[in-house]
Amino acid sequence: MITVEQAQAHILASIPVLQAQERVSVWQAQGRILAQPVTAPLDVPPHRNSAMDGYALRHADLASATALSVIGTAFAGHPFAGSVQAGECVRIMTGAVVPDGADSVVMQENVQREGDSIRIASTLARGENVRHPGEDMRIGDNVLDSGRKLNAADLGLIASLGIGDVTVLRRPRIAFCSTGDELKSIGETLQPGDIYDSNRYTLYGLLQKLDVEIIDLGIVRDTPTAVEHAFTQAMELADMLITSGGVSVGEADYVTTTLKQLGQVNFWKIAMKPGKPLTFGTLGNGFFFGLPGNPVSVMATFLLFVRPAILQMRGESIPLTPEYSAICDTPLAKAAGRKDYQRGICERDTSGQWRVSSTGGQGSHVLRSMSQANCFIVLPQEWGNVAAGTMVSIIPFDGLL
Ligand SMILES: Nc1nc2c(c(=O)[nH]1)N[C@H]1C(S)=C(S)[C@@H](COP(=O)(O)OP(=O)(O)OC[C@H]3O[C@@H](n4cnc5c(N)ncnc54)[C@H](O)[C@@H]3O)O[C@H]1N2
Ligand code: MOO
Repeated sequence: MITVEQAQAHILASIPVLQAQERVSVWQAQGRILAQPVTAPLDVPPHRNSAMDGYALRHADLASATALSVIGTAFAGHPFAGSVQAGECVRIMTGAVVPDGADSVVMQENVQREGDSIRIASTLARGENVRHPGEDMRIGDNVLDSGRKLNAADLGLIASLGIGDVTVLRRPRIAFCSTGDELKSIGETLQPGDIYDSNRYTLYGLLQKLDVEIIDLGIVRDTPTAVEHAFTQAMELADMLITSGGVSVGEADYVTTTLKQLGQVNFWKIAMKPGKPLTFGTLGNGFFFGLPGNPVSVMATFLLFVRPAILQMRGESIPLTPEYSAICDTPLAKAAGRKDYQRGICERDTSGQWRVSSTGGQGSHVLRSMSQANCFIVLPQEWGNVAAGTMVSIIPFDGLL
């Protein structure tokens, strides 16, 4: 058995960033990775404009003139056509073009208006409240580099340049299925020995968080032919296949044997609990993860190995989730030999210190423990039982599930 760290290092060393590119509308670009840089085709703002509602004037006039006559109005989108001469000003709104001749804007709160003239009741610096072309971005600027993960601010930035679509990396295509003769779909009646398939729903939710193309291959029966068929479909359609179940040593566990025939097994079995029989390999031009069937094992192995692999594939730079130190408030049962990912409930106390307690029973079939938990409690391979008060590591689930 290899360690969790060895498995993670092996996976990240094996998985390349997908190079395929596509054009998408800015509306669809949130969270996508830029494949071509964005260069400014124009200045933003494109024109000199006012930062305030007020009056555009010539600063030199303030030394001599006691009153300035208002000769017109400039609205945003409706510039004033003329120019401002000595002793004149223009009523101006925020965002409107500052008219020729004017060099400063006084805000209206600092002005006394009497008919068609104004008196200025405060001091004003030359150039005050005037925003210049290109203050935000200059024509020709390299505004966003390729490799950048686009966020909401970036979408607005791109739109402000008048650019409607961008070149991004194609999203990974991820196929997934559940394997097992005991599995029934929702709506079917359970016969003795049957259970409802839950892993596909869990995996679907986890994949949705990663912004990938999801290909559901359904429930696959425990026969070599059915498993082979699913693998062949995945090779045609997807960059990665994720299965759950059938990777242990049982007589109906065909997943690893099929992978050996159609692809390659890179490793099988990790010294972790839950998730020991995780299988990783290659399949055609893509990758394969065989997750153990137990519902908690599915989630643990997905979060620790599949998620980082997909993040790396889609071009993200920090695929692994951070761990934090926490005081463990409950005793934990543990056997030495495997690294444990127990389910915990964590919070920060008033001093900012993380504290964590166990959700209780830790069987890898108890999916409710994952639903109740908000973190994994990470216990090193060599540790035995943990006394209350021990410092442990935690991985909060924020944003992961
Ligand atoms: N003799 C040994 N037996 C087992 C070992 C071992 O080392 N030696 N390892 C155990 C561990 S650890 C795990 S984890 C499981 C994993 O086994 P499989 O990956 O082959 O999974 P299955 O046997 O197919 O299923 C395990 C368990 O999970 C339930 N299951 C499966 N699929 C689903 C699904 N889609 N939705 C809900 N529940 C599912 C299944 O009914 C089983 O109860 O092997 C141990 N055995
Ligand atoms: O490793 Mo298994 O996942 O304990 O249940």
